[in-house]
Parts: sequence; C-alpha cells; structure tokens
Amino acid sequence: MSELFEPDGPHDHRIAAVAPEGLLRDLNHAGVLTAADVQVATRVGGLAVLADGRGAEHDLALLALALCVRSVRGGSVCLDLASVAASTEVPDGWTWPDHDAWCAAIDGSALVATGVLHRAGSLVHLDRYLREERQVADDLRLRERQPAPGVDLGLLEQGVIRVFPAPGDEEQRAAARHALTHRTTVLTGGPGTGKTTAVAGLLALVAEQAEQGPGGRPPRVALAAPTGKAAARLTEAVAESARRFSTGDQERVARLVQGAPATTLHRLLGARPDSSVRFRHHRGNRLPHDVVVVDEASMLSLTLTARLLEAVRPDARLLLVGDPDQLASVEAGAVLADLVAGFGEEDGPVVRLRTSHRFGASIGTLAAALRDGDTDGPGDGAGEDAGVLGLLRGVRRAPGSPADPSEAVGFVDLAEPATETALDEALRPLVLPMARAVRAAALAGDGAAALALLAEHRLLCAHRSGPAGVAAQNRRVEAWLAEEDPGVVPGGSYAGRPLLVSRNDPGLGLANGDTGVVVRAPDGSFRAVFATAGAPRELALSRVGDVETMHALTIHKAQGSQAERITVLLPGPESRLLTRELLYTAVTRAQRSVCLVGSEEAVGAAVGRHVQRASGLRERLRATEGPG
Ligand SMILES: Nc1ncnc2c1ncn2[C@@H]1O[C@H](COP(=O)(O)OP(=O)(O)OP(=O)(O)O)[C@@H](O)[C@H]1O
Repeated sequence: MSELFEPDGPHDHRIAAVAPEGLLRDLNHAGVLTAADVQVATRVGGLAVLADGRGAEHDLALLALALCVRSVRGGSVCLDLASVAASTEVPDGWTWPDHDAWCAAIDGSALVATGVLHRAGSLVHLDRYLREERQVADDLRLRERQPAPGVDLGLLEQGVIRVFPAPGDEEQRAAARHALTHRTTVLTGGPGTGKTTAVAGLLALVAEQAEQGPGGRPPRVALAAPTGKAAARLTEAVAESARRFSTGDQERVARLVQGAPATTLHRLLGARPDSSVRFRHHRGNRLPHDVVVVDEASMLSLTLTARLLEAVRPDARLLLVGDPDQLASVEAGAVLADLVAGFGEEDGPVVRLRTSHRFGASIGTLAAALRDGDTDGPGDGAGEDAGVLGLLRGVRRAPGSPADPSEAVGFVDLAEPATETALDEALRPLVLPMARAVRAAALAGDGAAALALLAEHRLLCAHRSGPAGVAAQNRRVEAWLAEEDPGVVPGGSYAGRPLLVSRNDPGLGLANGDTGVVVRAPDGSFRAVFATAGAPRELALSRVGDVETMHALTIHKAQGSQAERITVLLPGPESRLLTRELLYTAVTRAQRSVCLVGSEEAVGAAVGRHVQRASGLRERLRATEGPG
C-alpha cells in the first residue's frame, strides 16, 4: 500500500513540474502518483515510442506504467488492474478506465511491444519483476523435482525421537523429518512455536547423518537472516534452543554454529560495492554450503529471494524460516506469504508449527485474532471467540494505572484525538519506572544491569514523527527524567540514555539494530555499552557514530527482536501505516506482557487494513507449469 500525500501547494516537490495534461497529471495533483512516478512513466514511455517507431503513447498505457512504479514503491511486485480501484483513493469525479479498454490499450502500446510492461490477466508487471518472479517460481519447482537428499532413514528416525522425545514435540519431529528428506523446506509458524528449536534439531540431525557418511565430513552449514540484528540473534537463539537436547546433540549444534555464525544474507551472497542487486555468488559461482538456513524470511524481498535461489547449490538443503503474518520486506515482494499461499500446506515444501510454547494464552489469543482479522468476534464480544476489540475491552485499564506484569494483555483506551495530557498520563506509569531504573544502574556504572533492564521493556510506535511517533516519545521521557534529575539533558547524552545503532559498523563490531546504553565509568566519563552477540561491548562515547535515542522505537525496527514487556502506542485511526500486520508484529514482540495504548477506532482501523501486496508468484506456484 503506497501512502497518499497531501500536496502543500503547486510548488510541492512531489508535484511533477512537466506532467502533460491528462490522467497522470490529475492523479499527481491528487497525491496518488508522485512526481517520480509520473516522470519515470513519461520518460520511459517516450523512449518506448521512439524504439517502437509508432505514434504517441496511449495515456492509459502510461497510466498503467506510472501505477506499476507506484505499486513497487508500496511493496507490490506488480499492478493489479482488478484491485487498484478498490485500494486507491482518487479525487472526486475521477473514474477508473474500463477494465477491458485498459487491457487493450496496454496490449497495443509501445510499452508492451518493447518489453517494458507485461500483462497477464489483470496483473501488469515491469520487466525486471516479471523475470525475477518467473525465476523464483522456476528455481523452486526445479528444486522440488530434484531427487530427495540421501539419508539413512533408520538413523533419522532414531535421531528424531532422541532430539524431540516428548509427546508435545510432534510438530517439530514432523518438521525435522521433512527438512532432512527434502531439498526445500518453508518452516512457518507464529511467535514461540518452536521454529528455532526445530532448526537446532535439524542441525543436530544433519550432523549425525554426516558422521555416518563417507569420511564423516561435517556438513557445511550457512545460517543467515535479512538483517544484521536478526542474524546475530539467530546464532544465539540456535545455541540457546539446543540446551534442551542431550549433551551429544548440543555439541553437534555448537560445532556447526561456532564454525559458521549467522550472517546477513547480503554478506552470505557476497555483497559487491558496484551493485546492490548483484552478488559474488550466483548460478556460475554457487555457495559451497550443504545446508542454507534463512531466518526471518518474512522480510525477504522478491529480488533477494531470486538472488538466493540462483546462488544455493541445487542439491543443497534450503530452509526458509519465518512467520508469514508479520510485516513483509520494505522492498517489493511478500515472498514468504506467497510461498505459503502458493504451495498450500499439503504435500509441498511448507511445514507449519502451530503450538505456541512461549506465551500465556492471552497474547497468543490476541495474536491469533489479529492474524484472522477478526475485529469484533462472532458473538457478543466476550469469551473465547471474541475478536480483537472484545479481547481488549475485557482487559481495559484506566489511564494512569501502573504496568501490571501479572496481566499478559492490557489496553489503555484513549479518546480520539489523544491530547498531550492524556498521552502523558497513560504512558508515564508504563514507561518512566524502567527509564529511571536504567538510569540508576547506568549512574552506578553497572552496564550489564542497565542492559538487562533495558531489555525488559520496549515502547513501540508506528511512526517516527508526529504526536504518537518515536521522536515525540523520546522527548517526553527525557522531559520526565530531567524534571526529577537535572543531570539528564534532553537531546544530549546522559547516563541511562538508551541507544539504538542505526547503521552496520563492522569496524566497531556493531550491527544496525543493536541496542545499548550510556553508562558512567568509575573515572566519571561516559561510555556506551552495547548488547551484541556474546559479551557486552563497551566503547568511548566519542567513537560511537550512528546511534539514536531509544526510549521508543518503531515497530519496523523492532521486527526480529523481543522484550519481556511491550507497550504499543497507536497512532490515530487515519494513519495509513496502521495495518493488521503492523499491530500483529508489535504485539508478538512481547514475551510476557503487552499493553496497547490508543483508541478503539485505531485498533479497528488496524485490524481492518490488511496489507495486500500484488504479486503473481502465488498463482505461478499453484500452476503445475507456470503461466509463462
Ligand atoms: N517442543 C517444545 N516443548 C516445550 N517448549 C518448547 C518446545 N520447542 C520450543 N520450546 C520453547 O519455547 C520457546 C520458543 O521456542 P523457539 O525460540 O524455538 O520458537 P520460535 O518459533 O523460533 O520463536 P520466535 O518467535 O522467537 O522466532 C523457547 O523457550 C523454547 O525453549
């Protein structure tokens, strides 16, 4: 979903200076198309006409091209002519072209003749995305047709029962059997359903099989994730999950992980300084690994998936792990959700874990209601089947009530629009005690304690700016701290200032998304201590470059991380960032309790706004032979 903008006036930079009269200009002035969308469409349209040698380009074809560019900007892989009308707000009096006339104009255009656009049914693709979509579907289908990897089935069965012995481990046993006996496994499940534990078990079983193989050579394993933070967490989480296993299996996992700690997918594929979409590993120079595991696969874009599939050896095992209901990649594509929908859950590579081993029932119930998009529930809004609002009404707290760690879900219901006073009153008891405790530990010079306290609570916002955004909450918490303690300088650095790393810095050993805190050293100077994989990392403040204050952070940045207690501050219902996926991702960051702060209207708006990313991938995967 692309965001609309409200032009400030005729000189707004998003208004195209030279848009010719007609459809494009109308939609640009209405804030549907940006100047860039219009300029790309008119420039490329002009070039296509020149190459094609016929007359001027048809307005309707240019409109499709501009909307394709807009769709990609909003995360879709293509434009869906059938749904664009329903999902796009247009000015009064605007009418969408007739579907058949639009298709005919596109088909007869120079844009199609020169291969810029491709139409199949109601989907219109830009060339690059069509090629990537076809490649992903073809590579996956080819992998499905490969002979199953050779395994000793007797040894596998013994191993599966040893690693996952309990009756409650059945889903993980099935996942491990699938992953060992297939080239491709798409392992999905909500938070805490034991995906990481299943990965750890799979590694133990692959290692055991290799011990019996020729030469006993250990398998070459790559663990990767789309972001540095998720990769660092994966290394730790796999080792941590293996603690459930016998000593022998723990050692198997430890040997594999120590030899190859998780890395970002970009680094695994071999990032090149000259290109962000081409890598050192590709079809002609495959990755050497026997097993490639990609975690947080909901964040995979179509382009990165295409590059991954062409780099993995055809006979290697590939395991994509993630929760398809979470926010998708910032770039175009919702590949994991497409794989789940396209392959279905029977007989294909998709294996789903359903039982949550982490939450108390209520966070799980709220997450499930959000996933199903159930606002009010089928009944009277109470009891087991209640929808999201029914559940929240049952746990409503008065603004100003303190955090209650015994309650897994809470809801502070604010009238719309929330005033500054109401926000202050609601947030203060939920956020300030922890900020104070972090400051006290930091003043005492206890970096480890300050980091541990910081990890207990996160305040999450949808937006960076605006009254319910991250920047305003950072200012709010700093003002509270400064009121009671003049040592806190709002906007400056002070003991207890929470930090969020905003750029990878391999030189300092910091990854984008790492968290830290400023502490007072024994000599009175300030130092920054970061929670990185392994031991905390302490640095002089002067060496730390790209960091932000983190009394609050965006839900997008929190994806892939967790905290004991989460407070979610909802923006007003009009916010177009507010979607079901966003709220689901926020709620599922909580390990013990979550409190939503906002209006019922905002909750309703989030549940009702389901991100639909247009893509042809699921249809391609459903078809035995792709649609071409
Ligand atoms: N079969 C099981 N029985 C009981 N507890 C389990 C089982 N599998 C995993 N757990 C525990 O449940 C918790 C969540 O497991 P795990 O981290 O593997 O889930 P996940 O799906 O990877 O979660 P995330 O949402 O963090 O990706 C962990 O504390 C783990 O030890």
